[in-house]
Amino acid sequence: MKILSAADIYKWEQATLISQNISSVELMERAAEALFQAIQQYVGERQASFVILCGFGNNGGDGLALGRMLHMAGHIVRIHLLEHTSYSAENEINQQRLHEMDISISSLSPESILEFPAKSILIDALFGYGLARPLDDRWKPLLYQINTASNPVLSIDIPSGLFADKPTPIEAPIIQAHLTYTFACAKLSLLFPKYASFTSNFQILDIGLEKNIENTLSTPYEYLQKEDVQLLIRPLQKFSHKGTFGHAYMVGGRYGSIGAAILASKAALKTGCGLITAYIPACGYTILQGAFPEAQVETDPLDTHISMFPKQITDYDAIGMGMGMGTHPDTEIALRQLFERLKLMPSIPHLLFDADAINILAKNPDWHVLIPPNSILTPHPKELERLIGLWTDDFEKIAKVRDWCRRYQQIVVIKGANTAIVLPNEMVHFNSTGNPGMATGGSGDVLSGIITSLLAQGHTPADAALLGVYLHGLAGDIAATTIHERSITATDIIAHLSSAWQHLQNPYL
Ligand SMILES: NC(=O)C1=CN([C@@H]2O[C@H](COP(=O)(O)OP(=O)(O)OC[C@H]3O[C@@H](n4cnc5c(N)ncnc54)[C@H](O)[C@@H]3O)[C@@H](O)[C@H]2O)[C@H](O)CC1
Ligand SMILES: [K+]
Repeated sequence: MKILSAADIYKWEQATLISQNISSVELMERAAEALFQAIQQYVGERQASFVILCGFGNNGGDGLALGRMLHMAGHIVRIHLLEHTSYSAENEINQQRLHEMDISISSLSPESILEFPAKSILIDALFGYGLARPLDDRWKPLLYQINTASNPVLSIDIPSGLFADKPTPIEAPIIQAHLTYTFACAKLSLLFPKYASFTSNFQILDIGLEKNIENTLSTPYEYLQKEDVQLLIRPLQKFSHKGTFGHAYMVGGRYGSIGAAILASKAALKTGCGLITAYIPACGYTILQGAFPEAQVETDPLDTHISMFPKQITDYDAIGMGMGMGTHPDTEIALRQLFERLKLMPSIPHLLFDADAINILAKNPDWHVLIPPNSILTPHPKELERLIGLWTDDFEKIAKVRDWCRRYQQIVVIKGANTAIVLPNEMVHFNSTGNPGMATGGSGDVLSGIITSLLAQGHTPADAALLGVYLHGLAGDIAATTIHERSITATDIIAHLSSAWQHLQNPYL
């Protein structure tokens, strides 16, 4: 699914009005209907009480129409409308509809002192994507009351005060929503860690905007969902043998962190490659063989860390390296020598660089040109910062990574909530699976194993990165259905990879 700017959503909306021959009030009614259905699901069967805070534009119009529907469904509804000199036409029509039904509207101003009945749900319909500039300090008292109330806050389209597609200063007043119902497509700011406290969760509501028109709007940003990754899966062949599914080579571990190599290797095999060979320092031999009998193991001549890469490293289908590897100068030199060797070869295995492999690359910017094109790097934010330097906000971070990926023709997977996969063509795919419970030691090693496995199975690097990130998050989400998020471990993610494959391949789930 595309992630569009506010300007493009507006264009999409306007073109839909023409192509479907409907009025903007009818579209607003559709949006309110979608909201109403979603909120009915949120509250379940019970009668609930709502306080709806409406602005003077169309976001406020959505709130007014929603209030009417909730009232008609038997809920207790209090509607507050910002006093203003002029309202949007659709907003006025919905005020009129409420008057006709004798549903009262209280006035609201930034100075209002509000009382929220206990257990009522607050609906934030103050500002949507029409926000033209950050809200000024005058709005602080009103937003403070909403943000500090113990009531749940549901935002319509976007938490009021937040720009959809450009940086918002976080010192400006912004609604802290528990859940945002956003129309038609995901918005960039709903995906960025910097705004997580305003947007912890969101749901996309389909309001029937015309698909053909969406196809004409171009954007470098995509929201990666099930239907997108399903297209990337390769069917299993009946006459397969273990060689068919590729041989992954997992390079990592040092004295004290052999577990990272075990996790990555197990995850690789559970993702479906036919064979894995782990290359680790000698101290890990017994540990790895004992913990994971399905793995083949090769060891470095040194006991404690990796000091060389064997000649046969290039014989494998894919290499994943860096997990728990350390940044010993011997390892650093070995990596440099590997790059020199790869340069001379006509064809080489696909490569993934994680953790300490990235740290070594970050320390040596002049090696970036030596990284074989189309390799995958999977940094967490700190590793990314070492690789590309500091950024002031998430928008700049994405811009810098896009630039880096184009320049060096690499794929960067920025790990975190809504992991972003940035491709050499500068497309950015934000993942929709995963949960905070996955921020746990070893989770990244598992991701490296999954992606390397997909590379070994013959997926293109871009497909392997997209499918791998989605599968990893999905396995974590399925794990979270039976294991509390606080208790999820990397091993649990591996244990649920099989269910993730099942889920992904089942059209009815
Ligand atoms: N996506 C869709 O297809 C649909 C969206 N709908 C809803 O419409 C809003 C966008 O409505 P719009 O009228 O363009 O803007 P807002 O309601 O967000 O408010 C604009 C209003 O506020 C003024 N303003 C802007 N910034 C400030 C500021 N810093 N301080 C004070 N006032 C400000 C501005 O001048 C306008 O007057 C979208 O989010 C959806 O909720 C449709 O209902 C259905 C289809
Ligand atoms: K809003």
